[in-house]
Amino acid sequence: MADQDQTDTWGSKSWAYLSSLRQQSPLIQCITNLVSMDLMANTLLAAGASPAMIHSILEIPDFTPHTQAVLINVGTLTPEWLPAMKAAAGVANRLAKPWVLDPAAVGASGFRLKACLELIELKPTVIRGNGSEIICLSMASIGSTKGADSLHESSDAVEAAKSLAKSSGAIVAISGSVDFVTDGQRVVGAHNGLPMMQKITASGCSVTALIAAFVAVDPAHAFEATASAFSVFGLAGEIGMGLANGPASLRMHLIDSLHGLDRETVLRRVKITSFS
Ligand SMILES: Nc1ncnc2c1ncn2[C@@H]1O[C@H](COP(=O)(O)OP(=O)(O)OP(=O)(O)O)[C@@H](O)[C@H]1O
Ligand SMILES: Cc1ncsc1CCO
Ligand SMILES: [Mg+2]
Repeated sequence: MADQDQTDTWGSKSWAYLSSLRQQSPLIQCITNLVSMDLMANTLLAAGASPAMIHSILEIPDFTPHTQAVLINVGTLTPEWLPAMKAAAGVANRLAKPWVLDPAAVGASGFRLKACLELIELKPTVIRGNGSEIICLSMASIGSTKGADSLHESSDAVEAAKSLAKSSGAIVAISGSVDFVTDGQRVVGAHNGLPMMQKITASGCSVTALIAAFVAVDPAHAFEATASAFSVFGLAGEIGMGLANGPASLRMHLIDSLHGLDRETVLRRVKITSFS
């Protein structure tokens, strides 16, 4: 019964976030990798947000102040892009706007790890990675990774996530079979989603952008917004899979399902539980 009550509460919260997002249509600046741009922009649009994939350092002083949140993803990082990422994070901080870091493939090289550690110094509101990425960041060492995909279960990374949350001050979010969210003390897990979502490249990048959009509508409650975004995205995948034949059609049906999600389905099917 307690579990059911908790699920009901999270269902209502998740619906409140999704409907606020649809009403407010926050502008989300995405400085993201070249693989993810299309799926990420379409995910944000389907959810009700307004995406802008604007990354030139020359445009940040004019544009970033008009956004409601910034998403930074290092998946195809080059030295030319890093100053723009730092500038956008700096503007977000100065104007008290939330910004979210996706440390995609952080374990691939020393360059990428150093860049992510420098970005974390700029106080992201949320850091979202897969299990391997969160473990790499928490240990500040490269290697325990297989490119952009995870070698670890999300549950293997919960202690690393708690420690990273405490040292950085960010909410830390781990995607996987259960998506965990922690502020260093509390831990919740979002159970929606399905394994086939790992076969859509940039599905993780896209859920990070959705987290940025949910946090944009309630920056004071980034923990709750992050867990809700995970569940809503996973639920869209579950519904989409009912119509799909494999990863390519799931990609399409996930976006359609996110666009069509209704209150009754969110209240009934969002599943988020406490692990702390
Ligand atoms: N085993 C699983 N069962 C259910 N859902 C999963 C599973 N693994 C991943 N997911 C879901 O798939 C999505 C992407 O998560 P994943 O951990 O694959 O991200 P990622 O490795 O950062 O992906 P990418 O780098 O391609 O963007 C998330 O919404 C997550 O909840
Ligand atoms: C495949 C891939 N390589 C660098 S970024 C990216 C997208 C998923 O993170
Ligand atoms: Mg990723």
